[in-house]
Amino acid sequence: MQPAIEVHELRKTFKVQRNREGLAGALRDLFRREYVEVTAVKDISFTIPQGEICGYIGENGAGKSTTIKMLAGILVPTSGTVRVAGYVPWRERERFVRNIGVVFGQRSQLWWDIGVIESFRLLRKVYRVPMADYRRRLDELVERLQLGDLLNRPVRKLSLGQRMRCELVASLLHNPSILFLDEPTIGLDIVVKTEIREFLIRLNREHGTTILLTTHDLQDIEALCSRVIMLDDGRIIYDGGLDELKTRWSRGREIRLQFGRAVSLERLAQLTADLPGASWQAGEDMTAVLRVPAEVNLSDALARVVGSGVDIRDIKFMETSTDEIVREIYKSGSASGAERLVGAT
Ligand SMILES: Nc1ncnc2c1ncn2[C@@H]1O[C@H](COP(=O)(O)OP(=O)(O)OP(=O)(O)O)[C@@H](O)[C@H]1O
Repeated sequence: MQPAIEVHELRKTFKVQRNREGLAGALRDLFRREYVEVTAVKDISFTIPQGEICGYIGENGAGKSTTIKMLAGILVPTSGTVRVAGYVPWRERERFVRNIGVVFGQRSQLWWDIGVIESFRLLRKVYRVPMADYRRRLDELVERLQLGDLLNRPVRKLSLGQRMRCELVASLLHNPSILFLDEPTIGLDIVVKTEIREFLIRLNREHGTTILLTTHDLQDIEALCSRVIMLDDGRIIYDGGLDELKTRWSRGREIRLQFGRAVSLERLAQLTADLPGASWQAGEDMTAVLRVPAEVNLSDALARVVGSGVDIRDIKFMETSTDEIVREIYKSGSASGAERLVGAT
């Protein structure tokens, strides 16, 4: 089976006009423009098999949208090769677009002033979807995303959540095998986010749709993606499973203990003195947090405390969230982190 997406040494450099300072600078700009080059994507390579949901994440300006635009055929790369559904996206445009769906959270593919259903009818013609297929597909999508009474409203009268659900329908009317989503849940409330995530999971399961999605919402990743590609300054700094990312980067696990009687930090530290990297921090109301590195067995650590006779009232295990892990990775510096992370798959 050919992969859904194959990217090899992909690079995109933009030429940006440099604005000189002050009035004199502006005048000089009028006569002789100066340009600087910005390389948004720096020779990245990855392969996504059919049917995978992959999260494409990174900080603002990391190069995510630029990559998606090249994969969708909207931008032509400076160098490197791309194959999506077996096509070179920017070359075989007309045939290619019938295989992909694209949703840019911040931009609409629907016509603003006409009823949603009119946009869908136009898109059917653009993608040359046979009428019977269109009807079947539309019915399924309208039911799944509960769009029934929105179809005749103009897009400008829809809430953001309603519009996003319509955008998804629009991108899927022609039954594409690959879906690109750029910030699909941005600005939505938690109820709509959950609905959209559930819809995407079902779409992937039932139709085998490959999904590549960029997001700043790590709960999207947790809910949807088995794989994460992380970008920093145009380079891939991690490509692998979400679980692996968590274990590798987790600063360890934490156990919060509440005691029935006061106990000194020194005493607690003595109990775990033989565990490398274990540390204690005092909390409020006779609580303390024990932090152990990932390589230390949690039950070993706990056994030392429980077996010591200190009066424990409550024990709570705390897991480091994906948000924290990603923040840690960025903080630790991409250059040094990169060597440790690349090649995780
Ligand atoms: N058309 C363009 N012309 C010039 N520079 C551009 C253009 N598009 C993007 N860039 C630059 O390329 C870099 C990467 O931008 P890109 O939009 O791909 O990042 P991103 O990861 O999608 O960020 P965000 O999360 O903010 O959307 C940025 O420095 C941006 O300013």
